Amino acid sequence: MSTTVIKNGTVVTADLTYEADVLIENGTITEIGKGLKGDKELDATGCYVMPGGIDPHTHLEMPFMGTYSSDDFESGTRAALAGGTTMVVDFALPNPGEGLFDALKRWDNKSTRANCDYSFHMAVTWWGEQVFNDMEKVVRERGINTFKHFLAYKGALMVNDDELYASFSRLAELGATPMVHAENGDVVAELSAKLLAEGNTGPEAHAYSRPPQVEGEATNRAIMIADMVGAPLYVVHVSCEESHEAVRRARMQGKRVWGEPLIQHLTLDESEYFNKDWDHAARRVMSPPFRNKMHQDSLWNGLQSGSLSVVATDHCAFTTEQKRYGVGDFTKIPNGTGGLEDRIPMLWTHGVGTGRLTPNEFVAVTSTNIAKILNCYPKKGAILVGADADILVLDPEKEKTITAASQQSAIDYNVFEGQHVKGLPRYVLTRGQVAVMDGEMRNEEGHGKFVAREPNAPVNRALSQWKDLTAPRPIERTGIPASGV
Ligand SMILES: NC(=O)NCCC(=O)O
Ligand SMILES: [Zn+2]
Ligand SMILES: [Zn+2]
Repeated sequence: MSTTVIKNGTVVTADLTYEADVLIENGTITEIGKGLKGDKELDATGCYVMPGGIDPHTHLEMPFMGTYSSDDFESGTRAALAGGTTMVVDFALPNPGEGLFDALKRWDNKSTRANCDYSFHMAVTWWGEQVFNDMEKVVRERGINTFKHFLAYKGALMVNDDELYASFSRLAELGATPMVHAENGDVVAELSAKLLAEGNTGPEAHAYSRPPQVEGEATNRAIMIADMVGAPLYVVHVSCEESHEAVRRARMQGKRVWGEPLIQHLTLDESEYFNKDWDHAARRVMSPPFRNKMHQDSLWNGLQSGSLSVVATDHCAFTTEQKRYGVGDFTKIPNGTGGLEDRIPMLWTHGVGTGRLTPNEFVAVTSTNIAKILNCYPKKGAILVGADADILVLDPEKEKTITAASQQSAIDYNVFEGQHVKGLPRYVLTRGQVAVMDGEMRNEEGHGKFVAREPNAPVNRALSQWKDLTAPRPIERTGIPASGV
């Protein structure tokens, strides 16, 4: 078996920065130290050697709003690798009334073309005995320990509070972790109907229909329900102070809650929806919508202080033609934007490049924290002996301007078009295989493998121990008086 060594770089992990070479054999890291030799050498002089990015939130070839998102597992994972991301976690979505395993079969078929490793979250889109029963096998036999609930998309993916409570309770029993898309779908539906009736049909009305309050309310609600059943909670795409405040407060109270801002919400703002060009605005329609600078600052502050834990993309890419389904009615514009190829360079540029994040914090929020929360650390998210050799060699001096013309994604535009980024991959390795070399793609379709993730992660175990200890108990009494009846 031939070996590869990454030489002369600076290893950057979530907690350490040091000079060392990294030796790789058979897809895993076998040695870290000075003066290592291998059959093949990759020169990392002037570069940072870090765990490859993990994107915990993607929708590849997702059936949604009458169409399918246009990046599939092939183009989506190719885009991921081009930008330094070596693992994606996608959402398997059962149709109404469909069993969880039928949905998983479809996601298994789509993912055979993946260029990098991947895992699945399971979505809970309806509730019934079959879902209750399937959950146990999904967790114990399929290695899926995270289940997403949509509190938005009324009449489609949305679940109600009784379903949420039942599902969260079951997940707590199984040692799995609920996730939520937290927007109040009932209120969004009311506001959307009102806006349309008043003649607000353009893409900007999408943002008006989803004010920060709908997110804050739903985030609080999900946090309280998770707390009542003793489950941890992962809140996807936290976009505003109202939602962040709920997550922050919960964490200060000792609740096991994680918040995930997106690179789009960190770097793009609501002014995009006021653009006179309908296509420009519609291409940026996603839920939650982009917010103002105050909300952006809140998200950055959360990453700096630790009240927000990870940065994702929610990559769900629709072409301009697909976006035009919503001409004349903003509620029909497919919701979603791309970002897989741009998350790492954008976060490095706007985070590390401005002093908002240290390089170690950058690794934590793009990789290590995610692997820990999803319970695949240190196989993923680590530069350690025994870890998978999913590695990003980042050259802090390499720069480019983002353009749709040069991207891997299958769509015809890029929401970050024209952004200048500094800090790009020199090499990207997926389980030891070089997939990107100085901007040249060497990916292999089908190389990606499914990453199984065990239930009962340390946080789940600790929380259930605490909940058991503090559960209501009858008081043992002697000398109970006779009944007064
Ligand atoms: N975020 C979005 O607008 N589209 C993808 C589906 C979701 O995560 O809500
Ligand atoms: Zn969502
Ligand atoms: Zn999503």
